[in-house]
Amino acid sequence: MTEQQPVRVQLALDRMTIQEAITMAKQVEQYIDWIEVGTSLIKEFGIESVRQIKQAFPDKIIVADIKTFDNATYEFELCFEAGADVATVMGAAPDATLELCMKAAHRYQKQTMIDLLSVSPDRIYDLERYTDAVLCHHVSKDEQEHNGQMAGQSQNHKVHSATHSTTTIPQIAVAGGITLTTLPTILQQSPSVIIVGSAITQASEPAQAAQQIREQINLFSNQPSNPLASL
Ligand SMILES: O=C(CO)[C@H](O)[C@H](O)COP(=O)(O)O
Repeated sequence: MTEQQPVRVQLALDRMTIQEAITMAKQVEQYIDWIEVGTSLIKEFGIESVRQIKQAFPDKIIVADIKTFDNATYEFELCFEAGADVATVMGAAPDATLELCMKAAHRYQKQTMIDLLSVSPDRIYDLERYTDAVLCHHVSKDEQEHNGQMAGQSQNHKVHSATHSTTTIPQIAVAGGITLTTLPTILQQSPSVIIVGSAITQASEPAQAAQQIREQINLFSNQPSNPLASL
């Protein structure tokens, strides 16, 4: 019998100052597991944003959403030296970049998250060889705002993971406009990490929004219909 892994909630902090990010995370700290230093924070305030947020939350897993496309060793070492536990690389990056990210993460005993934005199903299948990584199915801000897309509409990862002959497949994260309404569909796809930004950070009561998300995940995890509950 395999023990069911809990679904983790990753709070994405974007388009705010470092201090606002820390204040926001403090409000919802008890309902979340991982804290993402969003790409916008890293672009606006540099790697200092990762350092300060790790200092404020030494016991949380800190994800540096640096979205590396090149200079893998330099960028990943920068993140890990600043205190990140996970750093992100784009799945569309050259294989050399992916390999160097995985090596850097291994050296630091940290983890790589591979962002699957604009990555074909065949490439996703190919990337599933990185069994130590987290594969992040991501609907971008622009696809949300311009096309009305949202996370959970595609089941690509489920189909492809199921075709692997090995049972060792990477953990799955899902991101992109996730709300309390879309959460049940996403949970059916058995993710390990649910990444939520705006639904919490833009809510009038962020703590309440985070609590509701956590409660819905807990409820789902305890349901007999959850495919993982009976394992
Ligand atoms: O990576 C990101 C943006 O590039 C965000 O982490 C992701 O989109 C989650 O935020 P939201 O729930 O607001 O979409």
